[in-house]
Amino acid sequence: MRNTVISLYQSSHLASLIPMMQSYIVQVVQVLSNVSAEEDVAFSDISLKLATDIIGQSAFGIDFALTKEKPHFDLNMDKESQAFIKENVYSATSLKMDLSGSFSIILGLIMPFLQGPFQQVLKKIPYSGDWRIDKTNMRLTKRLNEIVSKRASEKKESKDFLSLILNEREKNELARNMYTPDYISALTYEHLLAGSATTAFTLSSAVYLVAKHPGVEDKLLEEIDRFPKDLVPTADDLQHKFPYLDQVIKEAMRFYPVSPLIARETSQAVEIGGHFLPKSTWIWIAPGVLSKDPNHFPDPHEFQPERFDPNCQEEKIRHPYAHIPFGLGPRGCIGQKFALQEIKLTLICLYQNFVFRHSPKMENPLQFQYGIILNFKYGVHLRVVKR
Ligand code: HEM
Repeated sequence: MRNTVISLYQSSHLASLIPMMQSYIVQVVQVLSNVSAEEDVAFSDISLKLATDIIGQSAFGIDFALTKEKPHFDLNMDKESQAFIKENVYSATSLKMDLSGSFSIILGLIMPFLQGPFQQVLKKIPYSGDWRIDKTNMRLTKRLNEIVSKRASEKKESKDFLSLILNEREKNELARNMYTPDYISALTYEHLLAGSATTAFTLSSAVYLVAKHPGVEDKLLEEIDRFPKDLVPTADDLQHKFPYLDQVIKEAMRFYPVSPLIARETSQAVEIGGHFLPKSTWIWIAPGVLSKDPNHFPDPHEFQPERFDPNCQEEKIRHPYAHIPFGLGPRGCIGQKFALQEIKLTLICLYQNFVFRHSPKMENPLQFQYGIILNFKYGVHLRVVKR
């Protein structure tokens, strides 16, 4: 699969996606412009709508049109969009890593070999955690399958994830055998989740953290204001003209890493740190533990973007694998550059127009739900101050 779609995530293609990304970001700015300074905005919901619209357009050639809505889930919001977003969020967050997960997931932590058989039984018991997860996943898969079937019948020539996969399937026997309808369905589902909830979480946590640190906000605004407001940054501008923004994003991802665990399986017996691991051992890497290690990040619980300044001694001597929010190696995140382009464009456009303050209703400290992807327990609620 990686080989089929890798060209989508290379710099030359990503640069061509800037106008599309910017068009959705401008819609968010318009929505936020209509919010009064005393009103709370569910910023984490808006980020998720934005990220879903962008992945919908770039991966599936579909306009979900979620960013056109008002910032809250309310009665005016079209029911289809509301259900779609809720299913998307539920799917991303229902795979829990702690004892609040479904019974089969908890069992999998203790006795992995029993997880599969038990899951098959539990998902048939109405209202059990496994039943709810299964039902939601089936509904979301059904919606995505409808999109896939429609696109397959249209035979549209466009450069997006789905077209590349469907075209590859047309081309040769081998790909036809590999890209079965079930496999395409699973890939589409994975792509939607991987590309929306992660980016949305990172955007929200960056804005939340900047609002909490006025010194960082001042420095960031100074950098962003040096760039003409009437121009859309090019890929080159994004790479070279916003070094402090880079540092803010890296530090936000260190502070709240969205992927709590990265999985690997040993392809042969190996010894790591004095531990002998036989072939086929599962290894779980925890980026969040690495990113709070004071040996790599002094004062790890302080939000200090400057620690990623290339001229800073801490950055110069840090182990290259101490900060791995996108994983690493040949199975590292395929969408890393895509996500960073989207996050940078969004933050630039937002801070050109607004600053944000925490809603008085927000809990302190921030509470999380620990799933396969980290999520906010109650969301990020902000007040929007026009600049
Ligand atoms: C801030 C945003 C994101 C973060 C933090 C993130 C993080 C990750 C991590 C940690 C992995 C596992 C890597 C490993 O095992 O070494 C991963 C895999 C993956 N990500 Fe992302 N991701 C983000 C955005 C995206 C986006 C926007 C897309 C799609 C456009 C995407 C698509 C994928 C896919 C398809 C994989 C599986 C790759 C494979 O197994 O070969 N991700 N991501």
